[in-house]
Amino acid sequence: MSDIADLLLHARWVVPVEPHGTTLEHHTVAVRDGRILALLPQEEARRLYPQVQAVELPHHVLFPGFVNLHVHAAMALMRGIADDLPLMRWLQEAIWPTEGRHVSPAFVRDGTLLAAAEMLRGGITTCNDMYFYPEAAAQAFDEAGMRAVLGTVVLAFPTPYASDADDYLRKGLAVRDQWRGHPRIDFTLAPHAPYTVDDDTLKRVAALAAEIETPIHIHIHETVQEVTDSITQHGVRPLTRLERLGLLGANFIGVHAVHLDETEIALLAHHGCAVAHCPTSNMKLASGAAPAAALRAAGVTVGLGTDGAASNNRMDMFAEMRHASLLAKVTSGDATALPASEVLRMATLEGARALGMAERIGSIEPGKQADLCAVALDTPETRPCFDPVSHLVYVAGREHVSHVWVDGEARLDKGKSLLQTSDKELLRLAAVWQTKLVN
Ligand SMILES: CSC[C@H]1O[C@@H](n2cnc3c(O)ncnc32)[C@H](O)[C@@H]1O
Ligand SMILES: [Zn+2]
Repeated sequence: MSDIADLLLHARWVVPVEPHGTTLEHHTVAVRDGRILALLPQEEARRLYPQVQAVELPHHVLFPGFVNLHVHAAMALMRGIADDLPLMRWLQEAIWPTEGRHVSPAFVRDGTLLAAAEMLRGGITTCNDMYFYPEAAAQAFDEAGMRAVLGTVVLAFPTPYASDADDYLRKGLAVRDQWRGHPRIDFTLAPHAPYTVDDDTLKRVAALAAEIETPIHIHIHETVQEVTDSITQHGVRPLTRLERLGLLGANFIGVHAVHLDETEIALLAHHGCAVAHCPTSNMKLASGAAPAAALRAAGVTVGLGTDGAASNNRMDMFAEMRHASLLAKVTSGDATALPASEVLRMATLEGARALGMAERIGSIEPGKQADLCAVALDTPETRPCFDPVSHLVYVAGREHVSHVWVDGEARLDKGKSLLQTSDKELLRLAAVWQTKLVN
């Protein structure tokens, strides 16, 4: 990489996330060819690079873009369609029938465009998606200029997308082949959950993931019923079954992981697994509270996810950070549980680590992609500000996001969307699908 910057971001505060607990004042992030070239004091940057295009962020905190470790992006089109139900009633009575009637490549493309716009505006630069028709999702994320990791989904039952395990895997792997080498699109293997995928298929997923060196993205231990049903049907709890089938390893991302005993926390740590903690979805579906602080204490990588807009109903990492911290405090009775600096790390670098992408994204370090977010702290409700990290978690919301960059390219500038798809077009798409879904 040349040492001449092509973009300078001069910020009041920079929170690089690594080293942990650092907040720099009046620093500059220098960008070259979409990557972070240097993080240095502003005076020095202005002297070293006098002619370079610069963005002034005088009241802003600049930090790495969020990594949303679990989302079903296209479900943006089902936001609010089935509220106030527990997981299995929500899935069986509302969501799966609606998906069966409406999900198509067009649905996924349009829903993912809507979701990508929402996520980027809220400072999310990478997401780990799990949904049908990943080829349509890949097109939408590419069009939006967002970094995305797409699941090769597998279910034991047929859907309009695929007929059986072979079909799901064949279709997902073909899409992966088509997008191989794309700088912003990556793939996981995504068996939906232990209760929707049989043993033979799970074994195949484990072998395939090892062969093609891909993360495994799966919902686990979300509800008490999931655990008790597994004991009835398989004689063991889901995680024991997954361990026996060879799924647990450093490439394993277990989503939710709400109902875990101490042995299971140790098991996840032993295998180097990661967890996608989705506090808002878990609260809304009354699934419970995942032991996020205990998992972290045991050495498990814990990132944060929004889940889909039909169970949250936002894709908002500010809300996830705040809920993660507050939920950890209320469930432990310990106000020191999951402080602001830790949840910010979970929302950025830990998510990147779970995806095996910590060498590329998740912190502001030279050589990493310039995926960045700036939050303006110059409004009455954000003043005074003694600690910008505390403000990111306990005060600010996505309405305070002013700038977002992916690979050093602006996607949001002073609050204005620079996306290829206009807001007018996004609103039109949402209206078209709203009409279809109610008929
Ligand atoms: C195979 S595509 C993903 C599949 O998962 C469903 N889903 C959405 N949120 C959840 C959740 O919290 N737990 C389990 N399953 C969920 C989604 O509707 C798709 O059918
Ligand atoms: Zn989910």
